[in-house]
Amino acid sequence: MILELDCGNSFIKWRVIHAADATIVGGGIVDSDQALLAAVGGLAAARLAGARMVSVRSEEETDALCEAIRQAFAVDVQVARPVIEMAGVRNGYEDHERLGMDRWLAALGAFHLAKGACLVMDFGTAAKADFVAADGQHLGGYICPGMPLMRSQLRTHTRRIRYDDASAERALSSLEPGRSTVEAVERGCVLMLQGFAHTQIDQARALWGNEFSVFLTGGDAPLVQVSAPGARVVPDLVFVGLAMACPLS
Ligand SMILES: Nc1ncnc2c1ncn2[C@@H]1O[C@H](COP(=O)(O)OP(=O)(O)OP(=O)(O)O)[C@@H](O)[C@H]1O
Ligand SMILES: CC(C)(CO)[C@@H](O)C(=O)NCCC(=O)O
Ligand SMILES: [K+]
Repeated sequence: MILELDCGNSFIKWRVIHAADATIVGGGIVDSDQALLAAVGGLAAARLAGARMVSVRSEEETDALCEAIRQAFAVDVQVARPVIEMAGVRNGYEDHERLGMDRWLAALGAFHLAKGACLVMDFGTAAKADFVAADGQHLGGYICPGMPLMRSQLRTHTRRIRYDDASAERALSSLEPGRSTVEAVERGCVLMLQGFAHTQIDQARALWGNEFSVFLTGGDAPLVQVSAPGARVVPDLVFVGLAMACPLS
């Protein structure tokens, strides 16, 4: 079995797959290295043959987590590294090492699935969009605050915006103009994300007409689905790219 890890800015997404056919044994989302070791240990510890990881954390944090996994489960961790070109996709950054690995792997995964021009949008801690042309050229993309960052900026920098997570969730039952603080903020931030998605799709249309695929991923992808009709929601898109970048057998 193979352990796959996507270390984001706020959460670690993990799953364990069978090496032979990539069927999923189990997985989850945790918010600390300790919670990850406990969760994986409960599932598959003794039977791991390998591990692969993508991380947007610092080199030190990434190394520490790899070492902890090595100690706990006696497996080497293959970490995805920046490259200029892979699987027919060419990195569009001036300095290819600066492109976030989560964005790069999502782009690889999307181009592999689309076999043509694609727009990839990832709604996590940050919201990201990346453009890959039909010939595999990555054109670059956009980064802006995602739902958690927009919300926390408002909470942090105002005196009178205060509410709890449960009321935040209730507030999103509709997107009508908010009639309480929590509704006004939560719905306002969702509309920002939807506006971001619309603008990216307009841009893709200007570049490619109707000849492109749209992919949505990240924890908050469901919030923008209505703004991207026809988009493929692929929650494990980064893992698709990770398997391409770090083949283990
Ligand atoms: N089961 C879940 N666990 C954690 N977050 C979730 C879940 N479902 C939806 N979310 C939402 O997803 C968002 C986090 O998305 P994601 O896990 O993709 O972030 P991340 O990988 O830490 O961020 P980034 O990819 O920008 O580094 C949060 O706003 C959170 O509320
Ligand atoms: C933008 C984030 C933080 C999103 O996770 C990540 O992709 C990252 O750290 N990127 C490096 C900066 C860049 O992609 O230009
Ligand atoms: K990330």
